[in-house]
Amino acid sequence: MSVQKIAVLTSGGDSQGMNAAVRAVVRSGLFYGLEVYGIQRGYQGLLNDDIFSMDLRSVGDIIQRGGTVLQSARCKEFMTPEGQQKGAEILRKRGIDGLVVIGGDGSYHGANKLSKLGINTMALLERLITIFLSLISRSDLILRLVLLWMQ
Ligand SMILES: Nc1ncnc2c1ncn2[C@@H]1O[C@H](COP(=O)(O)OP(=O)(O)OP(=O)(O)O)[C@@H](O)[C@H]1O
Ligand SMILES: O=P(O)(O)OC[C@H]1O[C@](O)(CO)[C@@H](O)[C@@H]1O
Repeated sequence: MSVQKIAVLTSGGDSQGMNAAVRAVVRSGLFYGLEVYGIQRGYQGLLNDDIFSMDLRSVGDIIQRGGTVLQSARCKEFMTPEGQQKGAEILRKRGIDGLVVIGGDGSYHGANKLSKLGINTMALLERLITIFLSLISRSDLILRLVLLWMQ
């Protein structure tokens, strides 16, 4: 059965690019006809069932802002097998069949644990987002230099 409801969370230390990633996940998900949910404060929010429906406007005007509109957290309880089981059950109870995790290595390991419990997960790593953004800003710099040279 294909994925119909997805959720997105940001986890660990907040970083530049997280809002852009959240926006991309929400808008792409909606474009492909999925129901999209946001989870506040990372795995802690998941365990608190702090989950809400997101639409196109939920991520409007955030791409230029630092931090993360979903807020981030570190969660000790989620490090335990019981915590991971609880997280998987909350997602299942809500019928959420895909989870996108935006964070660093630790968050990726957490996503892996959920995946072993049968939840489809995708982890977007901060480091890759940062590299991607730095490539964009460098190409922007090159474009500016070319424009300057043409004048
Ligand atoms: N091995 C693990 N198993 C399950 N969950 C984990 C594991 N490692 C980390 N997590 C979960 O992910 C959260 C964030 O991890 P961590 O604090 O290592 O940040 P990170 O994702 O590596 O980001 P940063 O780069 O900002 O440190 C932890 O608080 C915990 O809830
Ligand atoms: O929702 P997005 O794609 O971030 O765009 C937000 C921008 O679009 C507008 O709503 C209309 O151009 C601006 O006021 C705002 O800065």
